[in-house]
Amino acid sequence: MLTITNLSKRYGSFQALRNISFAASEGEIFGLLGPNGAGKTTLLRILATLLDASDGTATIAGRDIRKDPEGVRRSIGVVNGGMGLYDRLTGREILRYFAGFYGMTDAQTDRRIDELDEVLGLRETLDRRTGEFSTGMKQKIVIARAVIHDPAVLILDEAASGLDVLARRALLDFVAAYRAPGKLVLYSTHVMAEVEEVCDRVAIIDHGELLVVDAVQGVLARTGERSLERAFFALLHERASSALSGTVKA
Ligand SMILES: Nc1ncnc2c1ncn2[C@@H]1O[C@H](COP(=O)(O)OP(=O)(O)OP(=O)(O)O)[C@@H](O)[C@H]1O
Repeated sequence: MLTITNLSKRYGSFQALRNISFAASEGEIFGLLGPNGAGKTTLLRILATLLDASDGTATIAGRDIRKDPEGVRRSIGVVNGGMGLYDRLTGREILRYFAGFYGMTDAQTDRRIDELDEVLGLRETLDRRTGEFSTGMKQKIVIARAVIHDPAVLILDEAASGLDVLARRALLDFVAAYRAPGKLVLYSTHVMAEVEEVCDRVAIIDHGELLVVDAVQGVLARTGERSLERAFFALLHERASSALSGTVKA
């Protein structure tokens, strides 16, 4: 469902990603974990075809990000923490507007809205202008907008940041419910508890390098730690120590 091959990104002389390779399968909720500045957003923006890679490539739902960016965009939905809603439009108008980009008619969109209402509880948002929404209501429309075309791959980048406990719960429940044959969720965060709760496997990146790809339990077993947070620190510490000894040796 997702294959990343030797992906690198340079911003000028700064190497933000170095030779990243891993794969994720349908039916998975796959976590992307790393400290601030690790390169998570850069990686997700490349996968979403919003940014060009410097080297390497990736395929999403069988489509190459370089050769078929349009096809990739039709196969993905992205929630990135930004809201970007038009204050004067109602929830339904926004969803119809975005569904139009995917060639969906209003009747098709309304059927999809009914499906999404079952899992997200959209009723109170549909006929009111988004300018009057609470943050939680806005978040529901942002999620519904991302999946209005029923994408195979859902990408979330720090999607829970700034949400209160109820809105965060609704998001995590939605993510868990998206786990299905033919679907993949890529969930990027630096909040360990979110990864522990919803992710099947996780890739940990630091300073643009991939440290490990494993099941959450596998990451704990590798490090001998009981919590993902402690395992995460152990892996970062190990990397920093080996980088330092490499410098000393050189
Ligand atoms: N347009 C840019 N030009 C130069 N450097 C950039 C640019 N965008 C990101 N970077 C740098 O690339 C590195 C990775 O940034 P990125 O936003 O991908 O990290 P992140 O893991 O998402 O971090 P955070 O958790 O803080 O959002 C950082 O050092 C950042 O300063």
